[in-house]
Amino acid sequence: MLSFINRLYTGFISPPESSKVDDPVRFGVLGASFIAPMALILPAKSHPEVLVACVAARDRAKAELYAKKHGIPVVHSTYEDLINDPSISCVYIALPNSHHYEWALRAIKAGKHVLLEKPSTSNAIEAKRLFNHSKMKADDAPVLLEAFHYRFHPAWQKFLALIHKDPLAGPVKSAYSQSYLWKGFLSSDDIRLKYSLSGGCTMDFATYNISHIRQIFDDQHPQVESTNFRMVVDKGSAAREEDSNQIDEAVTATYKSKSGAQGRIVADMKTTGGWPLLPSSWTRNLPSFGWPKCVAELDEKHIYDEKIGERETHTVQRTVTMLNHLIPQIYHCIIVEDKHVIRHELQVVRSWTEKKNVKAYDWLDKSDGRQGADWWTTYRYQLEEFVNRVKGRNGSGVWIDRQDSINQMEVVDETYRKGGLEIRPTSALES
Ligand SMILES: NC(=O)C1=CN([C@@H]2O[C@H](COP(=O)(O)OP(=O)(O)OC[C@H]3O[C@@H](n4cnc5c(N)ncnc54)[C@H](OP(=O)(O)O)[C@@H]3O)[C@@H](O)[C@H]2O)C=CC1
Ligand SMILES: O=C1OC[C@@H](O)[C@H](O)[C@H]1O
Repeated sequence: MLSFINRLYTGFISPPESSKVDDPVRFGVLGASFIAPMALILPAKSHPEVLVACVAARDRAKAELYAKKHGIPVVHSTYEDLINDPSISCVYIALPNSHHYEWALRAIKAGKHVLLEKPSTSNAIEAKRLFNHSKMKADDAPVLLEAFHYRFHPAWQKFLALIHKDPLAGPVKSAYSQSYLWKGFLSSDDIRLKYSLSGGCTMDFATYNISHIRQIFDDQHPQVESTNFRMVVDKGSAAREEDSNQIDEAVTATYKSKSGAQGRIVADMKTTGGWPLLPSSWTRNLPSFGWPKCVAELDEKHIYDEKIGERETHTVQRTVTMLNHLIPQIYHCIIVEDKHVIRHELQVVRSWTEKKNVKAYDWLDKSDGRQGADWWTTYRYQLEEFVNRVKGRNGSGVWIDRQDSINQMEVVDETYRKGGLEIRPTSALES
């Protein structure tokens, strides 16, 4: 309990402020967004090589208030002014999804490195234009990272290693991923509920689930088998017809990997019902909570066992479940269940199950340039790797490359198409 409180307090409220090196990486923040304090401003405080130098919002007065609140020294009147500020080398973009492509492209053209919120763009057309831009292929190409923060946390990497790099792990048979946001979390005029801003649950929450399935499968481009949406029904003041026709507030979809593994995602931005102990008729309209959860079920694997007889076999069938991959620094749990079977020819002679709970708040092995602490948030781990790339260092080796982000958007688009919805609108800005 004490370590939980310590991780929560140190990571999210009061990280130790480090003194800065002489030439820190200077960031500009586009938009006075909700997520920037958690995703960049707070993590920067404990990073000796990072300074959040300026912010711009559409309304200067708003930017000034934001800057004051978060201790950002300089305010720019426009986004354009910020990306042209010669004193910064990096831009953090947490704008509506519809604006990601345009501002990332402008920033890259202005010679800046870009930390770009997920999903990287509105669709795969934009993703290809952005990530395959000639500037991105130059020798001195800027760093451009889609901010899938959770991927940088040791817990997610441990989960993947237990599936893909463990002597007891067989081939992946099925993958499941769920994300639930409780009803009431989003207001009716939230950017996620607007088609013109490239909103929708598949773009927002489910983009995580799609990326989970792709990694559990170790298949960049699984096939979408089916998609079912629950569409927005409670139109708010700002809702337009296209929003109710095109905005999914929840999605379930199934996928198949090249090797034949089955995948399923469930994501809901307005979760209700399912309260324990109470009749469902009482709670079906009440907000409810569900852990972010991923499950990988693996096929049986034959393992070497010196203790068994010549005509006997020893197999293991593993299932790995991860709870809370989204905010693992507060608490997470990786449950590994190994079902062992010894057979004499085809006859089962012995079987047993071994279960263990694994945690990874920090890297176990820091010998190869990995940095961390148990209170580091996913965003802090992500910032570490972003800066490592800017400085030309390898760091932990965890990274999301350009093709990965393009493939991710292709699977998002195909998930929409399979369910009969439009892909999100493409920007008129040519590359
Ligand atoms: N990594 C993570 O954990 C999370 C990532 N995200 C991602 O970050 C991005 C921003 O999300 P979030 O911070 O929740 O959103 P907010 O609505 O809080 O912020 C979006 C910002 O976009 C700017 N903006 C520019 N044009 C528009 C417009 N036409 N309508 C509305 N806003 C506009 C606003 O900036 P201004 O201040 O200039 O008015 C606003 O501050 C999204 O892409 C989302 O997917 C979101 C939450 C968590
Ligand atoms: O982490 C998140 O949680 C809430 C979502 O709506 C948001 O966009 C996402 O990144």
